[in-house]
Amino acid sequence: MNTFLLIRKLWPFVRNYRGSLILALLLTTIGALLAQVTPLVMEYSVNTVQGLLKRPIDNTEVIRVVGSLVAILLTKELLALLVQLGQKFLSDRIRFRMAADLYDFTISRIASYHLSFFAQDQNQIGKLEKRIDKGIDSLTKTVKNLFVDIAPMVANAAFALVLIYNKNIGVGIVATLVLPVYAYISREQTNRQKQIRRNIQEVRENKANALYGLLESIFVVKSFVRESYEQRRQQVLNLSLCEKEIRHHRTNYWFDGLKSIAEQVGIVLVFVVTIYFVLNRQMTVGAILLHIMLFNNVSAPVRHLHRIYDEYTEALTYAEGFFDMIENNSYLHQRGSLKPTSWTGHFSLQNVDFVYPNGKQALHNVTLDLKPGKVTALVGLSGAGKSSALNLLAGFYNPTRGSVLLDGQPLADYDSELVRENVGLVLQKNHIFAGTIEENIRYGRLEATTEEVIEAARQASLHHQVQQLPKGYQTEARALSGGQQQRIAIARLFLKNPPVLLLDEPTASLDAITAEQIKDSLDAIKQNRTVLIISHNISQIMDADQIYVLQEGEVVGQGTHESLYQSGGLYRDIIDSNARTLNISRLAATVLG
Ligand SMILES: Nc1ncnc2c1ncn2[C@@H]1O[C@H](COP(=O)(O)OP(=O)(O)OP(=O)(O)O)[C@@H](O)[C@H]1O
Repeated sequence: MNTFLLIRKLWPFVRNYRGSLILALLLTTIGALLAQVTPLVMEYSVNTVQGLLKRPIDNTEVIRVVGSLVAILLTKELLALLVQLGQKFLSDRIRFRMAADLYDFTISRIASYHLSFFAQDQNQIGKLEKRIDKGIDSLTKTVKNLFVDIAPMVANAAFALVLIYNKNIGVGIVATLVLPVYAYISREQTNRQKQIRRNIQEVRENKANALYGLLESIFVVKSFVRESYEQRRQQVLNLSLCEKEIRHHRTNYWFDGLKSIAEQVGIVLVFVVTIYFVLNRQMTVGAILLHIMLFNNVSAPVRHLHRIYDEYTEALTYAEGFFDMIENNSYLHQRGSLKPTSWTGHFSLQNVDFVYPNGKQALHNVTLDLKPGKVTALVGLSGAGKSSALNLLAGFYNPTRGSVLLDGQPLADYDSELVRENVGLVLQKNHIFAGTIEENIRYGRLEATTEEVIEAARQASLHHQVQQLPKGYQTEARALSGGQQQRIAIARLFLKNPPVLLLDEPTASLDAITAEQIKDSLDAIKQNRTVLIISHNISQIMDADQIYVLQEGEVVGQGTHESLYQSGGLYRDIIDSNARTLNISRLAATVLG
């Protein structure tokens, strides 16, 4: 990424703060002019004191001269302080407000991306978090550097140089000669650091991701007593980052040393040339002080310029990844224009192949129909592709080949939000947010009343247990058992009350009695809705209006429970195996007597 592109990309975020920027630039000019007052006053002081020394001391004149010099210096310092404060307030305002704007924009973009974006290796949660964090931080720093910091420095250096040239062209040329040397060293420094920086960024992202992974899996780590194994894995990343940071800093120290030498050479040259002119009586003694102080006004900003350039090149490195992330239109849900006021809810997959981003083909030429108002079941062994088919029907992924249709039109032609609003999902792993039970259930319909939340919990056979909790619905939802969390997800679905239900193992991790209660509630809600159910529980499969049998990503059977059983094959094997696992004959003897 180059500077022009970066400014173009940042401009929409900077534009809102144009007023503050203009004010900052105005203060900059005033600040740069004020910075030249001290050297001029010093020159005047030395020359005046020299003049006074040549005459008998007149106390009144001394007090008048010293008093007015002190007054000028104090007033200048006071004004400079006010200008600096103004610049700092403005720069903070621009920086933090812009960071908030960038953050808002990033969240709205990322949240709208297709699931396939998050399935990419480089977009694992920890890595994304680091990229967002570092990206926003370095970009806002850049804006501050570009628009707020650089300007005062350049202005200060420019005014100081103009003054030096005005006093004496020879001294001016000497002072200017140091600048290209300085710029060359800074450029070399940055070029050498570029690759190290990229590596550091990559290792930082990996480290953040690894830490995230460790904390997320701490229960498994502890149960397998893998603390030291995990510690070693973290250590490797940590050491690698550490080494790179040390190398980065060491290189910086060398270059900083070189620049310091260049600066000192500059001071000595200015000093020698000025002394030459003073001895030739072409300048007053005060000029020595004036030139050295003015040269300091030139070199000090240039010294900082490197820090800014350094931060700027770091920002360019992060900006690339950051803008790639937030401008990735290929992952945006294509919001189709179809917004029917009513639909029959006839979903289907037509000759669908589906390959995950990592290259794993989960579905081969799958054709299936979810008949409106009917219950369709998907059966198959673990890994057969059932959840993948559901993900395609929910529009979370796009098929690699073939089409997903709703009422005969490609699903992609519909307004995706409208589709998702009308589809209810209960997945194998239901996410429970940090928050209370009430908040988690209300997620199904944000405007629901407390009574409606309680009614949904009742339908999901959860209300009774919540009542027993000391804090009731205000209990932290993540503190509940797996089965209770599953019922929160089901209560959410009841609250949402959508016409299409996609259920992936809705009663997994529930005890038999609760599973039966939920099944009854689901049976009630299933009436006149389009339902797809995936389950290893045969009681939930047998009642389906139609059943599809999936094997290694292919449909190998279709029909009702009876017809599929009669035709044998995988379905029959699954049912027989279920019956044996349940020890049906003994169960029947015990239950039926
Ligand atoms: N996010 C993913 N990335 C890559 N491959 C995946 C992903 N999710 C699933 N797969 C693979 O796709 C295949 C089908 O998986 P899927 O989850 O659809 O099976 P399933 O029939 O639902 O299994 P189960 O009954 O165990 O839930 C499997 O081989 C699985 O490893």
